Amino acid sequence: MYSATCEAPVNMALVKYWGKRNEELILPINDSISMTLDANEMSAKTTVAASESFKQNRMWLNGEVVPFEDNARLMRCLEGVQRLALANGGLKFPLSWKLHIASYNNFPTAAGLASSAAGYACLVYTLARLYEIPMNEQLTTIARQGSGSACRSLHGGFVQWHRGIADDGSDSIAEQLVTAEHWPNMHMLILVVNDARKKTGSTKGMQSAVETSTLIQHRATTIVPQRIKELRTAIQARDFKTFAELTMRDSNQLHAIALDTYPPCVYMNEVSHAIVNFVHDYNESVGEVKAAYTFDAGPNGCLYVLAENVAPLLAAIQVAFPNDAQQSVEYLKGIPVPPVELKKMATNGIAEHVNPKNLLKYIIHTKIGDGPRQLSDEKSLLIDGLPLPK
Ligand SMILES: Nc1ncnc2c1ncn2[C@@H]1O[C@H](COP(=O)(O)OP(=O)(O)OP(=O)(O)O)[C@@H](O)[C@H]1O
Ligand SMILES: C[C@@](O)(CCOP(=O)(O)OP(=O)(O)O)CC(=O)O
Repeated sequence: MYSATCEAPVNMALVKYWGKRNEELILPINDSISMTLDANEMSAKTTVAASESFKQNRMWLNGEVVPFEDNARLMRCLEGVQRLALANGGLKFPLSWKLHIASYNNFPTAAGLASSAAGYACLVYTLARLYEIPMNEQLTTIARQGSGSACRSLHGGFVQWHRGIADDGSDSIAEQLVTAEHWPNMHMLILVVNDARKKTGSTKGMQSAVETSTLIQHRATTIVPQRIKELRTAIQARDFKTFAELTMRDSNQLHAIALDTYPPCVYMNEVSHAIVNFVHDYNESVGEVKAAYTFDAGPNGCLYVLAENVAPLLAAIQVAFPNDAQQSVEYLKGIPVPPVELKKMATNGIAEHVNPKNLLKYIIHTKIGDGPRQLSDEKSLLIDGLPLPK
């Protein structure tokens, strides 16, 4: 038996991917830019094993059996990597050997927290390790066919997914703009409003948008190209103010397009809007842009903030969004400061509006991170080809 185990990070888009020009190959109508998040806080971990004795391809996600052969996206990723392996030559074992795959996300799946991005990036990366294919841009075109945003999770730091113009998608690749070391103090607070499965997934939501929104083509052809240029410059210059404004505007535009879809797709809720108001009030009261929000296809707010501003921002959040659990480690995941210290921090006059209690489920603190990596065999999720007991 041969096997490989890897972990891959989540990424959070700053200029959003929303809309496809080819559903099957997952080719987008516009470029997007994301930041890869630290895999220590949120990641997918996958083991792929190949053996002559396996009767069929099998997969387990978070311990549950998931369909394999009739999952078109999964099969495309597998076939894509196997084609590359064949072209590379020197196979250790025949491609006809069946695979057992176990994957586990250490954060909620299908909740608008980009589990599909980490999941498919991890799958493709692990398959590549198993078949001994070095990291290359073609792998990003394969991960893209699992879930569009997954191609960006194959790199660390800030990443641009180029829409490409070729009909076969060969130039629709993800490119690393800068490594995580370029802006290491870029952190994020994720305000989780709801981590249940969402009503309209991204795939369906963006498909309806392309079919019915009268604004989406203007965004793709006119707004995004300019925004991408400006954001690249802001990232290069570590210009947080410009970075923040572009990010917030792009999130707002994604949700404007979701509302312009007919019938409308509503991803943000009242709590999300309370988060938006909080961030604008906060930036105004400190007299500087210190936080930027972005929302994917769900109600959870992701706030970009520099490391030195995390504690004061969090202290203000604790005041504006009071919570019965706000002293607990379950509520504050990965927070660098003890909650009592936050309590002591002066927040007088900052974002004075106090929301009703318990609007947030929990808060995750994370930061910019690197791309996928291979783990040692002891970290395998399979024993004798079967998942570890829960
Ligand atoms: N670790 C994984 N390995 C393989 N596939 C995964 C993994 N995690 C999630 N997926 C796939 O992604 C699907 C969830 O994708 P979906 O787009 O609905 O949610 P999300 O990625 O959490 O949210 P969003 O993309 O809007 O941020 C799962 O049902 C599963 O098919
Ligand atoms: C709102 C987004 O997170 C949309 C992500 O969409 P997916 O990559 O999940 O969609 P599919 O390609 O259909 O699988 C914005 C983004 O990540 O750029």
